[in-house]
Amino acid sequence: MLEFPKIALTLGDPAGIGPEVVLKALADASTHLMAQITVVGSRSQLVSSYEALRHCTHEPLAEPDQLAILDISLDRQTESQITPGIGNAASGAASFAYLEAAIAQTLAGKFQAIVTGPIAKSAWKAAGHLYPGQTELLAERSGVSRFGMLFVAQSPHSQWVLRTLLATTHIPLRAVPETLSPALLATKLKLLVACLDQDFGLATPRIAIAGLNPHSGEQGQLGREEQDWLIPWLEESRRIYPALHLDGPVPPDTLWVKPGQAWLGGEPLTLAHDAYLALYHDQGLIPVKLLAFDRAVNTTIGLPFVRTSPDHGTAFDIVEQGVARPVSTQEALKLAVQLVRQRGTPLD
Ligand SMILES: NC(=O)C1=CN([C@@H]2O[C@H](COP(=O)(O)OP(=O)(O)OC[C@H]3O[C@@H](n4cnc5c(N)ncnc54)[C@H](O)[C@@H]3O)[C@@H](O)[C@H]2O)C=CC1
Ligand SMILES: NCC(=O)COP(=O)(O)O
Repeated sequence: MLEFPKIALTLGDPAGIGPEVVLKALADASTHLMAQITVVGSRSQLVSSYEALRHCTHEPLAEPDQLAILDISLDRQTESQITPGIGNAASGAASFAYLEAAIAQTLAGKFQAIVTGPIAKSAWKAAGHLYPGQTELLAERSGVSRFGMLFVAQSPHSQWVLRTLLATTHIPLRAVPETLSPALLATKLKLLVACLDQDFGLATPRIAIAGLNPHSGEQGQLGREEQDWLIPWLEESRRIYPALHLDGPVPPDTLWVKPGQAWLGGEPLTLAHDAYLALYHDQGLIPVKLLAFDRAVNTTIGLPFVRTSPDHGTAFDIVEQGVARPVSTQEALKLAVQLVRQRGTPLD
C-alpha cells in the first residue's frame, strides 16, 4: 500500500494556470508510476482548459478522460462566471470547494497527501472566504493550531536541498516586528526540528536563523530586536537543544550566500545549513524563488497528513497560452510521495 501513495491533486483556481500544470504534470507517465493520483476539481473546467491548450502547445497534455477525477462542480451560474485569466468570486468559490473536498476526503482516510494547485487569496476573499491562504484552511480543518510554511527545493546542479521555514507569512510587512516573539520562534523552531527528524532523517541538523534588521541590528545601532530578545532566545534555544547547531541571528543579506553557493555547486555543501528560519515572507522567499522558482515546493508542517504545493501562484497573465511550466507541480508530487513513504502514513 505504501509503495503506491494515494494523492489528492487539487486544480487550484480554475481561472489560473492550475489546470494547465496539472494536465502537463500528469502527462508524464513517471508520475503515475509513483502514486495513485486523483484530481480534485471540476471535470468541465479541466476539459475546457484541455481543449484550449491542445491548440496552442506542443507539450504533452494528459487527456482528462484518462484521469481519475473527483468531480467538484458548482452550480451552472457560478461555473459560467469562471473566466480564464481573471480571478473572481466564482473562481475563488471553486478553488475553495476543491480544497475543502480534498481535506475532507483526506481526513476520512481516502488520501495520504494533498498536493494543492495555486489559488488567488483575493478570489477567496471575493467569494467570502477570509483566509490568508490555503495553509490556514488546511490547519483549521485539521484542528491544528501550530503549523508552519516550509519551502523545499533540490538543486539540479549539486543535489543539495534548500529548506526554508517562514516564521511569519501572509501579514503586512509593518506587522512583522510586533508579530515576532520568542514564543512564536520557539513554536516554529520546534516544528522545524520535528519535521527535519521525521521527514528528512536529520536528527541533529544545522539550522541558521535570520536576523531582522540590516546587519542584524549592528549591536543595536540599526534596530534593537536582536539585542532585546533574538540573541537571548537563541541562547536559551541552544540550552533546550544541546545536540543541534543553531547559528544566528545571521545578518539577513549574507544569510543567503552559502545556500546560493551550495545550490550552484560552487562551495563544499557542508558549509551550508540543513535549514533556514526566515523571519518574514519575502526575506525567505526572494532567495528561494531567485534560486529555485521552477523547483521549490511549499509544504505545510504540523498537519496530520502530508500537504505540498508548487511555489508559484495563479499566473493569470499567461493562462491558456501553453507556456506554464509544470516542474514545480511535479516536484510537489515527488515530495508528497517521499514524505508519505518516510512517515509510513496508513490509509483508513
Ligand atoms: N500556492 C499558491 O496557492 C500560491 C498562490 N499565489 C497567488 O497567486 C496570485 C498571483 O501571484 P504572483 O505574485 O503574480 O505570482 P505568480 O507565481 O502567479 O506569477 C509570477 C510570475 O511568474 C510567472 N509564472 C508563475 N508560475 C509559472 C509557471 N509555472 N510557468 C511559467 N511562468 C510562471 C507568471 O507568469 C508571472 O510572470 C496571487 O493571488 C497570489 O496570492 C502566489 C504564490 C503561491
Ligand atoms: N507565498 C506562499 C503562498 O502564497 C502559498 O500560500 P498557501 O495558499 O499555500 O497558504
